[in-house]
Amino acid sequence: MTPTRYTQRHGLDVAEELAAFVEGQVLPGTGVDADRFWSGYAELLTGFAAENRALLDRRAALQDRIDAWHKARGNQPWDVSAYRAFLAEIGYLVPEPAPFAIDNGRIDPEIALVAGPQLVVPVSNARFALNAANARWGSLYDALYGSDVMGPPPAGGGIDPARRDVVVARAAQFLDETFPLAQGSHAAVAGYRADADGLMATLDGAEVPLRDPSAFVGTHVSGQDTGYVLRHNGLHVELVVNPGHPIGAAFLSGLRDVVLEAALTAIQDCEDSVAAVDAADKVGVYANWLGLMKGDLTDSFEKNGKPMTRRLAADRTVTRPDGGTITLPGRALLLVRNVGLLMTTDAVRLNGQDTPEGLMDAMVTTACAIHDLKKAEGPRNSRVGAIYVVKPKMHGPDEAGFADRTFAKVEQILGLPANTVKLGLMDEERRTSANLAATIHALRNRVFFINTGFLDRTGDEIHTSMQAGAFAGRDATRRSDWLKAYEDRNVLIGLVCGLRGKAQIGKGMWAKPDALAEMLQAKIAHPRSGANTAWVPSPTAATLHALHYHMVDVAARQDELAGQPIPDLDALLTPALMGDAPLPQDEILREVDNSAQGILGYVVRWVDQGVGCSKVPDIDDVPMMEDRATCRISAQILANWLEQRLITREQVEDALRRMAAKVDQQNAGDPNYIPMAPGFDGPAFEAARDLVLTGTAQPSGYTEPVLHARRREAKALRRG
Ligand SMILES: CC(=O)SCCNC(=O)CCNC(=O)[C@H](O)C(C)(C)COP(=O)(O)OP(=O)(O)OC[C@H]1O[C@@H](n2cnc3c(N)ncnc32)[C@H](O)[C@@H]1OP(=O)(O)O
Ligand SMILES: O=CC(=O)O
Ligand SMILES: [Mg+2]
Repeated sequence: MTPTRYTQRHGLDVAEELAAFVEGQVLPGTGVDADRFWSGYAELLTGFAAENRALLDRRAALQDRIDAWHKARGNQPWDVSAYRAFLAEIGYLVPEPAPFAIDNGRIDPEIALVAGPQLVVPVSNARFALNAANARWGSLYDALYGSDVMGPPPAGGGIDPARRDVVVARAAQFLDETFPLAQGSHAAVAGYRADADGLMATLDGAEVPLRDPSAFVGTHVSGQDTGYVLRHNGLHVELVVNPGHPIGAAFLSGLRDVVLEAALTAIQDCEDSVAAVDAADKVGVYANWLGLMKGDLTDSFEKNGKPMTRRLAADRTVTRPDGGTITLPGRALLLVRNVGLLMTTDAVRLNGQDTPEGLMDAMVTTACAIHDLKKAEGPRNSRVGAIYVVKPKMHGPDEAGFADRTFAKVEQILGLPANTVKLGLMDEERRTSANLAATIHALRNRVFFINTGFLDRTGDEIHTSMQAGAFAGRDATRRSDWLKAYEDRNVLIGLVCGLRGKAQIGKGMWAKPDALAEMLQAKIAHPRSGANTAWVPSPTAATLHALHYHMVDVAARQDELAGQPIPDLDALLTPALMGDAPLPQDEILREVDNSAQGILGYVVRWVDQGVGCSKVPDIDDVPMMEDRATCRISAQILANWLEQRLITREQVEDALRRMAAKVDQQNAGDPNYIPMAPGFDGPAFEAARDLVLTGTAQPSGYTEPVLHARRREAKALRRG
């Protein structure tokens, strides 16, 4: 790692590459000059850095009290009333606010009004980040053909006609369910045509309209394609007709694709899916976000042996039956996830000290987004002039209030109207879930979503109750009553706080990126639960998950749920301990191996290659999305079992070594891969060890301190 070289700005030591990036690329065109930016940044740090530190100290102090309480109770039976009283006494639980409704100003319809998938992507990867932005529209034919939904995915090569036919039949079934014809099936259509009276399908020599003709929006012509655009539950679907296309030519209708409006929103992630540990990494992350906000980001790479350049998709012009035109966005509405409160950065130093990374993200990502607000031509990200920042890992209302004031200050520094920055509240730490209404209240003028990040939330569940006993295993912990209470409370509290029609109530990630048939079965539960968005790991998953929002009318579902009693805190606060039914030893050891493999498979790419999100096979060889939150769970469950003497340190060390050898084999085809065996002494292996063996002592069980330190070490070694 190249040592950071600094330049002075208004009392700050700023890494040279960051200063050059901000002054050379971010600020020109924003109306904010460098003096204003850096003097404001210095004021922000002077005013907020100490409070940031104090909030972290408060987390630690509460955790100490909770640990001590559990230890003092020893083997007494679980007493939730006593526990609640104790949590209230120490200020972990705060009083409920008086009834209120959020008042978050102007919000884009993709968030406030239309229910649909939310894609998440590491913004550090320009190729993926552009793909995510363009995943607003996704080919249903491709998603069905290329995934496991219609049976094992194809090996590659040309089109298999038998598979093509089942894909086309499945898409026709979707059309029949969503846009039925007045009679007959889309599968039997011999041609589509639109005129002033709407869309007509030819069936058995006669012309048949849609059962609901108002679903037809208009026609979108592109090259040789004629697209008939329909709308249902606020989501658009395009029937793409082109009889000259190899697929279109195979069917009388000439239908060559059914394209769905898919990722309505996409989170460009600076947090748990990226590995950014120094000024150079952070500039890389910010540069991609800046390119997305300016609209000029491109990436050139080779795909299937051919060079290609990816750029942001254009909007779609649709001609209505009356001859008028409308524009449909070509890109997902982009949100940016900043980092949380925990980490400091040496990219900006004050009085010789590193400063909160979250404050740097707040300043820089907001400044980048001014380009979108000021855009005079070309598609804009937010059509209402908002900036959407997702704020992760906040613990309760005080931290949310801190975030609210931070962004108020950032707005003032950057000359933005108050509450231009809208905040997405990740409900992913236990103190937030337990005080959700109060936390939303603290953000009531800018909250645009409350999302259950159940992965971090599971990690925090284990860490908070580390001393209560042994948890019932990684998966069992996620199937427990606390989790149901958490998910249900999030929706119902969101509705009570007036999020309907103004903000998203969101659900978490589908973490098996290749198991999309299973996702299609399972993830309909999210819209059914009243959530108007839920996370998906890829554009293909977004296209398939979009089907669920045609099957469920979320607004109607929210109406049904409004007024239902909110599950009380008892279930939420009761940890899922093994208690009197310990797992058999062989299952314990299998889960130790599984967690060790997940940690190592993830960490080795993070530390040695700077890859923040990976597909890692689990012990059954099912590829899993691993990011810092899933890593937190695996590390915390092992730390908890060690702490509770369910397993020994020797067993952990043994599992780590055996699994490291296995992970080495799994990565044998990667020319950049550095094996962990047989030495087991490189920074990646050491990181995995640290995460488990020091897991109890890590703040809230977070993985960042260990990962950052070991990645910096790996970078330094490489330099040597
Ligand atoms: C708990 C949490 O915080 S969850 C939020 C954080 N997690 C995420 O953001 C997960 C995002 N997803 C990903 O990073 C990836 O999908 C992974 C790491 C899970 C799998 O990556 P890979 O193994 O490279 O995927 P795979 O080989 O199946 O697919 C790659 C293709 O899909 C695209 N793709 C995959 N995921 C995404 C995505 N999230 N956004 C956009 N495009 C994507 C790639 O661009 C690539 O297509 P291309 O060749 O046309 O560029
Ligand atoms: O950020 C999402 C989570 O599940 O954690
Ligand atoms: Mg998270």
